[in-house]
Amino acid sequence: MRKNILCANWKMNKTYSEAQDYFKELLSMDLPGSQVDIVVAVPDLFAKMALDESEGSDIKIGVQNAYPKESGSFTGETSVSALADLGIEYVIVGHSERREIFNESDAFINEKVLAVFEQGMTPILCVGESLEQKEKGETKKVVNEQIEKGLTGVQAEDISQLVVGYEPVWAIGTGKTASDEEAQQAAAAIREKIAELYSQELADEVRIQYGGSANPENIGSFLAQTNVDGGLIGGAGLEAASFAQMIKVAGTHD
Ligand SMILES: O=C(CO)COP(=O)(O)O
Repeated sequence: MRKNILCANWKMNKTYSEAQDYFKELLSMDLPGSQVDIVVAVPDLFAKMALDESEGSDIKIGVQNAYPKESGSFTGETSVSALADLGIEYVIVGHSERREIFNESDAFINEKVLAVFEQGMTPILCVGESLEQKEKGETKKVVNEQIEKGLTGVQAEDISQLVVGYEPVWAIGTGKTASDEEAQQAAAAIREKIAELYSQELADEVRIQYGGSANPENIGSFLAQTNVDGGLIGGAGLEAASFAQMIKVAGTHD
């Protein structure tokens, strides 16, 4: 049985003091931490504070990107090893905003997935089709390709730890969501692909989140899908109260 995993992706939002207030508010709430894994993916600048604030709680801290080298002349980047050393547990990799705005290729995303695993952290590998690809009926083909390229060289022993974020690009920040059935179909295609690359047994352990305009009202119907094991939450994760509501919903779905 897969435990739901809900991750708030703050993207490039909040000041330091707003970030502190968020953790204080979220931690003051009664959250079903034993039923759902809770992650907040913060900008790197807030990572240490977020770890300190959440220490001893059920909240795990993630970041939204990492550079796949231990150290070196990579001006402006943060290394996977520094993040792991700090205590970061999750790294979002291959978010569509990084694929589009920063031209990240599947090959570079694959390097990041490997580096994150190597440092003992968990990658949340994001995949998803554009509107044009959806309209051409290419969703399955696109996500399968992103999964295959993103996971090249990943050892079977690491695969059960993997988290996949299925985020249809057209649903991100638009107020439009995939239907429950579309999310279920895409997640099933992702799981089938992982089974083909590894084994059904390992694929059955991988958690697949839905992301794209998810909110407290609609998250329950995504989580009710057998192949959807959590959510990757943008806008609705920016307020502690709304994220907490979603965590409570996730805690009641298996
Ligand atoms: O990109 C997302 C999370 O990574 C989804 O963002 P929204 O929930 O704001 O659509």
